[in-house]
Amino acid sequence: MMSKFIVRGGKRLTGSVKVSGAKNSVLPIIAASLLGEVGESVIIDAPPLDDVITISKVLESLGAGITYQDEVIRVNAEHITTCEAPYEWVRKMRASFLVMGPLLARCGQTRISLPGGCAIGTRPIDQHLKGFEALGAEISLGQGYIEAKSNGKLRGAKIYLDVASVGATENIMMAATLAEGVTVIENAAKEPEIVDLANYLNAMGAKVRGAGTGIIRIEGVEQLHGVKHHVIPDRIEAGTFMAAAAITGGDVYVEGAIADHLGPVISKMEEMGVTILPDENGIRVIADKPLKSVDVKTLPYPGFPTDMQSQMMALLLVSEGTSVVTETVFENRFMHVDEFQLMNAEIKVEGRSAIVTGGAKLKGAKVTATDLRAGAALILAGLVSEGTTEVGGVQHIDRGYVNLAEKLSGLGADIWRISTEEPGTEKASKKPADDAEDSKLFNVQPTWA
Ligand SMILES: CC(=O)N[C@H]1[C@@H](OP(=O)(O)OP(=O)(O)OC[C@H]2O[C@@H](n3ccc(=O)[nH]c3=O)[C@H](O)[C@@H]2O)O[C@H](CO)[C@@H](O)[C@@H]1O
Ligand SMILES: C=C(OP(=O)(O)O)C(=O)O
Repeated sequence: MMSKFIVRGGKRLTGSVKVSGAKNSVLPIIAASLLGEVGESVIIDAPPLDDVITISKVLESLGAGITYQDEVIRVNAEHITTCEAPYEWVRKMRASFLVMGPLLARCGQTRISLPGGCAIGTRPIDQHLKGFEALGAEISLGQGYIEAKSNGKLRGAKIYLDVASVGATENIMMAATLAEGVTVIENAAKEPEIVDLANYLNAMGAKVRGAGTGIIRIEGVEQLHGVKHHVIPDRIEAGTFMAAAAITGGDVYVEGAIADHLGPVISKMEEMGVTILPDENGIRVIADKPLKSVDVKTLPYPGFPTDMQSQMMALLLVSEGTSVVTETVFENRFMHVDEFQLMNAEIKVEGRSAIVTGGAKLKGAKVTATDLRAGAALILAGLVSEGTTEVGGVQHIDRGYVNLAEKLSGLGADIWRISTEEPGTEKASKKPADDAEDSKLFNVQPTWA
């Protein structure tokens, strides 16, 4: 069954919205649970996302016990039956590749399908493999699979990452927890999700120091055990709601947003003239004057996040003046530009930069989410477009946003979701905000729950 989001522009957003647990934390944390040889792990604030289902299916296929209820995931990895991760699930999502480090550490060998995922760039895995090799694994590639074998335990090593890759840092960190001796990762990624993963591993009995800085030191231990852990709030989902408030001239409290994780997003919005009031439970965003254009350049953390680039571009479409948006993290992350243009936006792409002429009078159109954040950005643009916007490619949005239409309509947006048997044949087209009973239809609940 296909779905679409329908957005009618023109509503000012007000009220409070709660941020879910971070997709990019929960995925490596679920993968890391494979390292728990004793006891069960309880992962709290796990968002009910399609990506979470996918990685859970990978764990299930490896023989681990995994259940989901009320945003709590329980993983029992005491008995793993295979160390091969199948194509069927890994191809669906790049983050499935994060089981490679834990499996290699736990089993001494692993075979895993090459990862799939959003088409935002070529996304090589050379840095992951370089790390595993440095830890003593032999890597071979063939027929869409990668095999890694270690002769006995992995051995601690110094690894310099050529790019501060989030996934490579996580994969190597997980593999190193059970290695003999000390591993040092240099030029490590510093994202808050790396810190969350390190905290989880340490609670399991690992010895990881320095996460959140460019140098991470991991002293290998004999065994890890299951623990209880709360996932951090999703800074990108939070940033998306902040952008929704800003673009609609709204006043929204983003509950659970951690200002410390959103430094560059807050600074850029302030530069645009948005008032940002963080407190210990969230961030209030007030937009009471026209937005001013700003230049934005994506960078690894603590720079401006690439996962907020398209949402920021949506704001710049309607800001006063011209902006330059430069994408330095992924080489193909401007696919939303063509879709924005269908909505009457004025943007010119030159290499890694997009020049946005602000002040566009956006018009509703039929557009397609080409990746997860592009989808969110199109919805943001739809919120201020004249007429109705239909956003297809909803499967991308479901990977990373929990009940997006519901959360936005809770703030007063005119947005709902429809299911269609075939493109063009709408079936259920009531607005979720119309009554509480209907809203249940729009819950993205894992089918395996
Ligand atoms: C599940 C998850 O956490 N996904 C996030 C993670 O993805 P992911 O972990 O895949 O992103 P990376 O940090 O690895 O990628 C950053 C850059 O490094 C390059 N690279 C990466 C690995 C490698 O072995 N070789 C290499 O050249 C990539 O092609 C890319 O240009 O970080 C990205 C950058 O913040 C975010 O956009 C994603 O939302
Ligand atoms: C690119 C993203 O995710 P992934 O790495 O899982 O494709 C994202 O969250 O925007």
